[in-house]
Amino acid sequence: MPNAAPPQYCPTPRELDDVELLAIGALAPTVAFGEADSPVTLTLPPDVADAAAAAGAVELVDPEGLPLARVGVPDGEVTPLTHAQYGPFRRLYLSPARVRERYAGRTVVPVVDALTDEQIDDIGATGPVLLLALVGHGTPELPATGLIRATLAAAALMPDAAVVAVPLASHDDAETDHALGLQVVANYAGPDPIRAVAARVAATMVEEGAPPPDTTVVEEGAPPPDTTVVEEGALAPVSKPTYPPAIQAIVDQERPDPVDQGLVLFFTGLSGSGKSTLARALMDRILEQGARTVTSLDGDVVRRHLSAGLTFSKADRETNIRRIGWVAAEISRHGGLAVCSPIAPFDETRQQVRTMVEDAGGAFFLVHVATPLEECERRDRKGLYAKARRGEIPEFTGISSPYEDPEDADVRVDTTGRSIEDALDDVIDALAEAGYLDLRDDEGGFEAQAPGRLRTSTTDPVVEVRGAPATSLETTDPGNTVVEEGAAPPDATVVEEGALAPVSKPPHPDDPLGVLFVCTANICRSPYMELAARGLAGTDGAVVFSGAGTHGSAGGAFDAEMAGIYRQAGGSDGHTFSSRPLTTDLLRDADLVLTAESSHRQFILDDHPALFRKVFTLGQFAEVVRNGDADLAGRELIAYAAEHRGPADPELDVPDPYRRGPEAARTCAQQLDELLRVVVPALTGAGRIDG
Ligand SMILES: Nc1ncnc2c1ncn2[C@@H]1O[C@H](COP(=O)(O)OS(=O)(=O)O)[C@@H](OP(=O)(O)O)[C@H]1O
Ligand SMILES: Nc1ncnc2c1ncn2[C@@H]1O[C@H](COP(=O)(O)OP(=O)(O)O)[C@@H](O)[C@H]1O
Repeated sequence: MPNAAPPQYCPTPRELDDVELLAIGALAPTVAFGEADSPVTLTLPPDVADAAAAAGAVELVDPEGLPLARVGVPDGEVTPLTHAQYGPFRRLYLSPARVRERYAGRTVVPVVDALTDEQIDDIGATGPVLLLALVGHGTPELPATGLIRATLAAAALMPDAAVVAVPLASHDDAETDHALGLQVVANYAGPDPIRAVAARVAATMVEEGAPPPDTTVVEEGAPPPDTTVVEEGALAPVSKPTYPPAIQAIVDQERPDPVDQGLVLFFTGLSGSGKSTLARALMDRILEQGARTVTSLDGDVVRRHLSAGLTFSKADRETNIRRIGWVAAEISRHGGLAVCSPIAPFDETRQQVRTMVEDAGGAFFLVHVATPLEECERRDRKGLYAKARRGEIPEFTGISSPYEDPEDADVRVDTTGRSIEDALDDVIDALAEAGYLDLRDDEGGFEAQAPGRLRTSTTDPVVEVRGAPATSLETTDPGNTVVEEGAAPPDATVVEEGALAPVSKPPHPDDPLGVLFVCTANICRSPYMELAARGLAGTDGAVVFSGAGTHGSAGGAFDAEMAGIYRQAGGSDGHTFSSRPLTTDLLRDADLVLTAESSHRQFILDDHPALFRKVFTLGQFAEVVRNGDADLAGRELIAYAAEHRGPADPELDVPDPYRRGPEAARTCAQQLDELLRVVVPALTGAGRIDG
């Protein structure tokens, strides 16, 4: 004897539609889920099925948790609890009984697509009609609401037409849908005539699983005496439908050209395969073109925000990817463009994201960055593969956790031995061929610039790249990746400060220049840089030096080894030094951020890509100064460096001496001294030829 409370379960959208159809008697004689040979089924996950079997029922709820119906287990009988009350055009969703009461005597016309001029004329001439919009989840081109709006607009153009909506969703099989369509329409029509619309729509109906043309209705039983029999072929298939202006406007609005459709560009591949690099480069191109907004959902960045706290277990990876998919789908729902670049190792989860996006009306474009494991491991830019091989990172993709190659990728790119631009071209070509985005003739495309030859911005042509409005999770901005990878930015490209930079402050030319040195813990390298720079700048108050650590904690002392070297060289400060973590405020307030390693720079840019023009590695900035124009100083120099920097090559990094002994500390201090002797006088202006 069941006694437990029935479990609650939110079924699939198709099952939710079916439960409504069963509850209102639209599928009669089918009245329950799981009747013999019926496609109307309900699949419960095993744990829910067990609990439902114990309770003798399951309570179906809508996505917001509103209980809609109780379904007996195992008999599948449906007892309505509440009727769905919300949703656009709810008032038009009537039961067959209510329709019989209200609209008896009308010719029933199933509608599964926007009606054309010809169809409207034809149906309108029939006399009083009931347009039965079999909406389900819409057609591939029109969402459910669009189909209802188009049907209402058509009704308004007929002498006497009423509209009723029916939540008949496709069961993914044309024959099944055909049979269900007949069943539903017959229930609504009762003894009244049924009239199918033209062949063009009939063809769509078969594709979409809605009921077939009238010929099949005749098969279903003798039509009542007043049935209008439409001669098959009386309305020839319409190759180019024309719509009345009111419907055309709806169709245009609801069926955006692929170029205006919401789009999710999803890069998948192993760590180090080049997902982030290609994604960033692509976003740069999109922003330069300026036609669209773009939101980045990069794997690493998402894991610091949206998915903070998740592990790399299979379950957590799936959760991570579904979260990315959910956000991306919402972005695409509103016509936006999301660029995602997680590993996403599991095919099933990628498919789920595809479905989420497509259900939201967006297009899903899968890029498989198919760089082989050997190459990713050779690059090992984060040192993670080495750690994984040593067993220090469990469940590492490609080493101790699987990566399932996609079979549904829209384009596959192996970046081995190729330049980023070259690899990117494959993606750009595929996107253009698919009709979503044409970035091929982008005038803002990068031109390779001869390395080492620097020019001043005053003599160069200026291209303003304001960028399309970009949204966060991560906003991005042109230039960033290109520079990292060594390709030069376009000649004297000027990006408007602040247009895309959520944490930039407006320039105050009279303020002292704030230079922030960044390393990991703010106890070895950045304090040394800060103090040594102060020593080099002397009494020049025009530049203020400070420091912070990407993983710094507050209150740490200056490392003894580094402090010893600093004092040996005559340094007298640092006794009261106290470490601090890097914050958004510190970044915002700094005019220039100089990091010890490229990984620190990347850490900052991952969260604040728009700051790319003021965040450099110390070595990278020193290179610009060495190769640049000795006349420039201060903010001018920083602006110049933003336009003319080379890659943040790890070769230029100053490695961490922490706990590596006195020799490592000496080497580190020496390296920092050399770089600071180039950078500090240039910033203060002491290095000017005339100064
Ligand atoms: N165990 C393990 N396996 C794989 N990757 C690991 C792991 N631990 C940390 N990392 C770092 O996390 C980045 C991948 O995160 P993702 O969110 O993209 O992974 S997943 O899609 O959820 O599988 C990945 O970054 P990318 O190199 O950008 O891919 C790694 O830097
Ligand atoms: N053709 C190429 N396309 C993309 N990345 C490349 C290419 N050639 C070399 N690389 C390098 O490979 C690394 C890829 O790293 P990243 O883009 O962070 O990968 P992922 O996001 O997949 O972990 C970068 O250091 C990049 O410079």
